[in-house]
Amino acid sequence: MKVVHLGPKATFNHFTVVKAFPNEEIVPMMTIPECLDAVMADQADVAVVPLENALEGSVTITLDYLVHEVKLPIQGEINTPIQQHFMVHPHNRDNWRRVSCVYSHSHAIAQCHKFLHHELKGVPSDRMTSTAAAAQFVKENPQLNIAAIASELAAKEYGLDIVRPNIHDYSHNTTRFIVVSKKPVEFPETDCSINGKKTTLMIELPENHPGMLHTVLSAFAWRKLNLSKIESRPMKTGLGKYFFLVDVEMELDEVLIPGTIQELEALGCKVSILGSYQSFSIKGLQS
Ligand SMILES: O=C(O)C(=O)C[C@]1(C(=O)O)C=C[C@@H](O)C=C1
Repeated sequence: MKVVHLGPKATFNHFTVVKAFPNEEIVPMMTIPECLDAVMADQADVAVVPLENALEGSVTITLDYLVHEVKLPIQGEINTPIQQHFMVHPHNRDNWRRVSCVYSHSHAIAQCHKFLHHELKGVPSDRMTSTAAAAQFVKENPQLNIAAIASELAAKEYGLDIVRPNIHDYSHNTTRFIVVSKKPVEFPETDCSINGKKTTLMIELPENHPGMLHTVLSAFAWRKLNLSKIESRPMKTGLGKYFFLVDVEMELDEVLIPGTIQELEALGCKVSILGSYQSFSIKGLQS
């Protein structure tokens, strides 16, 4: 099985794939859309991409690309603990407080806002395609006094020195990665722990119905269906037009979820199932 992920080597995404699919062919891609396109075009069997971070929220490119560009079902999710470190080229180790720019993935920069604000006030940060791409860039430019925010694995892989470990704003930093594939995916026995099952629904509301969101939520509430997430995203068809993504904490069954969908459709909503899947968590930390 060929599994693609946001690369290069030593992203959090790469670490997640190695933990979840240790015996498969693992191939890095430059961007999240490239990962999803590869599965769509049958150049890969599975893509594992980030969907949501506990500190910074949704990875909107993943969400939007799945809804608007490719129709690929979610076959699983993996929650990975995230520890962000501040690293420089060994040449610049003693000079790190005078770096001219900090590079990382936009989500990683946002997860370390307090550190950047308090300790490197006025130093610009610039986004890269991933944390590991930032680490690689710092390694390739020892003549520049610049830094990367990335994982311990990335520091090892690209020969950088961690000068400030654990700079993420809150300790419970976790990213939720989704596993998408045209076919059901078998998860091998690994050291990932098994959480519950989930079903993700996309709901478009009919226009101009006062109280419609309340009515939609009550279809879940009276069936006692637990929701772990609700998020609105623009339809991209005009200002004020949104769809809702809802995570239900149970597997797609034959009664409760189909009954909810029927009720919502009778109210004029459009509902699609983005996936019904097992959730896993990676137990070990990175080193
Ligand atoms: O850049 C990486 O290392 C990634 O795996 C991507 C990503 C993300 O898209 O949110 C994943 C986990 C971290 O939250 C930071 C970045």
